Amino acid sequence: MALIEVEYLRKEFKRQKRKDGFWPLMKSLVHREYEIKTAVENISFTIDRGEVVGYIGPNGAGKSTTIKMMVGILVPTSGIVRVNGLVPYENRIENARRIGAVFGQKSQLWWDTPVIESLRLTKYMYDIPNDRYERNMKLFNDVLDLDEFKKVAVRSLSLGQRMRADLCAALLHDPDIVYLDEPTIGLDVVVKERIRQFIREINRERGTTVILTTHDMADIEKLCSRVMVVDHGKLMYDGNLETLKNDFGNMEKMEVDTDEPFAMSEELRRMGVAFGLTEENRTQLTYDKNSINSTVIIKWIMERYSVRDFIVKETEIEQIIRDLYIHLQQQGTPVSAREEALI
Ligand SMILES: Nc1ncnc2c1ncn2[C@@H]1O[C@H](COP(=O)(O)OP(=O)(O)OP(=O)(O)O)[C@@H](O)[C@H]1O
Repeated sequence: MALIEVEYLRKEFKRQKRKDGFWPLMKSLVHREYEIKTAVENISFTIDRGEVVGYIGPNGAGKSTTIKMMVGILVPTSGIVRVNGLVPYENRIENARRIGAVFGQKSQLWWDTPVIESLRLTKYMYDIPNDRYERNMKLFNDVLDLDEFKKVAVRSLSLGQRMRADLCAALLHDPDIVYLDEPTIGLDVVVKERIRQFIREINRERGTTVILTTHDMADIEKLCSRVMVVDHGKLMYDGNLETLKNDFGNMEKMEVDTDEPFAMSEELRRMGVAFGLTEENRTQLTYDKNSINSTVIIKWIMERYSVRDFIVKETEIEQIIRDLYIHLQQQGTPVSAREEALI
């Protein structure tokens, strides 16, 4: 049985209609008008134990709303969420014992309390046995380096320190599942890498299932084997990262250093090669790797030029996701890698 089951999940918010202009605004203060915003629209999927899933999409797509329903903070308008066999919003305490959650924008820790005291309170709340607490604290300290700031009040921590403390608190009780809502937002590259390493380790060592929302595509590339993309509340893509790369990462770039300036030829253009930036004798060529092989291009060039160096670059994940978002905006239809999940 899947660890997480979501069927036709829907969440509507009732919100006050916004009015532009002074008089319409004044009128709306007296006669309030409301509209329904569908944040999540009939989403269905399942997640198995031990998966690391990237749940991504543009701003306002419905990611946090879905996560909040899985955590049990929000009650769905309709549909089913079952986590570990429990309906989260009906079994909030039992569900909370089995999950951990980090919301990058908001700390779960006690604001005025030193980190170590906050962690001891977490131990008390979850009734974590001493030996497990000590073992986890040692392990987490090794990767997250908590000693550096454990006596500092949470309110005085830097963003990166706060995130490390939040991650530790979310995982102290050995949850089966951890929900990470933008865990690397605003962090420098070193802290990001440390947090990714930590997530990888808890997934590998303990088989913890990880559901991650992020706008940083390096998080997806470095952590997730499966990607789900939501847009306007709908699940538009659900598949593994490799399939996504194959479907949307077909444009390849080659950079060639030649002794003499390179002139783009009609023949190359006809082969489907586009001519990019040139820096002195360095030339960038772009082509669809499904239509033409890089060896054909390099052979063509070497027959005509003296080549000093060349590299072939795969499309970066950022570009792949950008292309996918553009496709979704233009087509508005799900891109199916797991047909059965996209209803
Ligand atoms: N409590 C609420 N009341 C009214 N509307 C809401 C509420 N929470 C979210 N929304 C609306 O639901 C939609 C989805 O919001 P959500 O926060 O789930 O998006 P998101 O994908 O997490 O976005 P982001 O990447 O910007 O964090 C948005 O249009 C948002 O304005």
